[in-house]
Amino acid sequence: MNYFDLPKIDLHCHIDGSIRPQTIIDLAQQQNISLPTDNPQQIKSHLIAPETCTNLDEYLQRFALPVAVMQTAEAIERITFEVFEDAAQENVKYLEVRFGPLLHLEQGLNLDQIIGSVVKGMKRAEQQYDIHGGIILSLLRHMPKDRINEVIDAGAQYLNKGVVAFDLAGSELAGFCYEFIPYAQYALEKGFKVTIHAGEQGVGQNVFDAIQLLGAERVGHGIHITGHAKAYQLVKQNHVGLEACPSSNMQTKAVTDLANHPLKHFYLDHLPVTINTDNRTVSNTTMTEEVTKVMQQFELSREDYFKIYRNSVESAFTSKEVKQHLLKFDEQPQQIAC
Ligand SMILES: O=c1[nH]cnc2c1ncn2[C@H]1C[C@H](O)[C@@H](CO)O1
Ligand SMILES: [Zn+2]
Repeated sequence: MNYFDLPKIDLHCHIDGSIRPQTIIDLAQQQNISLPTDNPQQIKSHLIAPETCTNLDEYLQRFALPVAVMQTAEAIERITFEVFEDAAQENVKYLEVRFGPLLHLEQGLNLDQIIGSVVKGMKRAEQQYDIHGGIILSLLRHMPKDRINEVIDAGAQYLNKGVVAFDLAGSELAGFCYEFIPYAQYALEKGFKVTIHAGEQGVGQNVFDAIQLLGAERVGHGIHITGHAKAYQLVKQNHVGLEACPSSNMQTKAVTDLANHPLKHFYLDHLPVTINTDNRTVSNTTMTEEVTKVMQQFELSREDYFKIYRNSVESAFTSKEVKQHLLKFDEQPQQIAC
């Protein structure tokens, strides 16, 4: 099977975690930021979460360097464009990127400039390549909450112009959803869709809460609904899109190995599971690699692949027109159900 040629959809991809190593070097030079090395290969190994990574918190340490060079409008626009370019060049037809606007305020940019730069980078790539996209604003759970509504207000100006959804990311503690109810509510009122990183580090109840308390239509990872019957049932009943990110899940030890990833079980039980990268650089991966790994490990056929592709189309935070366009790449076209 030619995995590279398959049309692909990535619904879970962090911009900062997908930066090209050479771009870090270029931007660090331009911005007088000192790097541990100027060798792209060494920078790359510095960015990739190591085999010895034991959990999500260690994985998250890899983001300091990318975030350090993402403090100017030009840098943010360039990096966004390049993430879309890299994806388009491996036949990703639709890409939803996410990033934390509050991480890019260090050199004086305001939230409008930050979000606007991501929109600009994505639009430039959409004009140049056969790819469509959407932008998800991630709020980091460990950061102060006093500016979350400002992020939502700034992002709301870009709804229908690129921005599509609200997300919570970062370290995952049991019961985190309660503190974020008013913010998710505010985002929903403004017209944002909601996806939440939950059930990545052992807590199935967080998935239940993300859906019930925060209005999540999709969940980032969601691995730990296995072993939590109530969360599993709610995902199934509400048809909540599960954004599986196999390589990342192995690095953060959310699963011990690919064979133990619940993705195949979810698929066989008709949960709307999707395949995604999470972080192209930090997880040292591409959509082609994620799809290859999953299809080989679980012995999935082309037909299986396109069922998962259709899950991604259905779960995508995009217009009916774009969904119809994406279904044109489907080898077993079906009536659009969204
Ligand atoms: O898989 C993840 N889980 C939780 N948080 C994550 C993951 N990947 C990246 N992040 C965080 C670190 C980034 O700096 C932030 C915004 O992209 O989101
Ligand atoms: Zn993520």
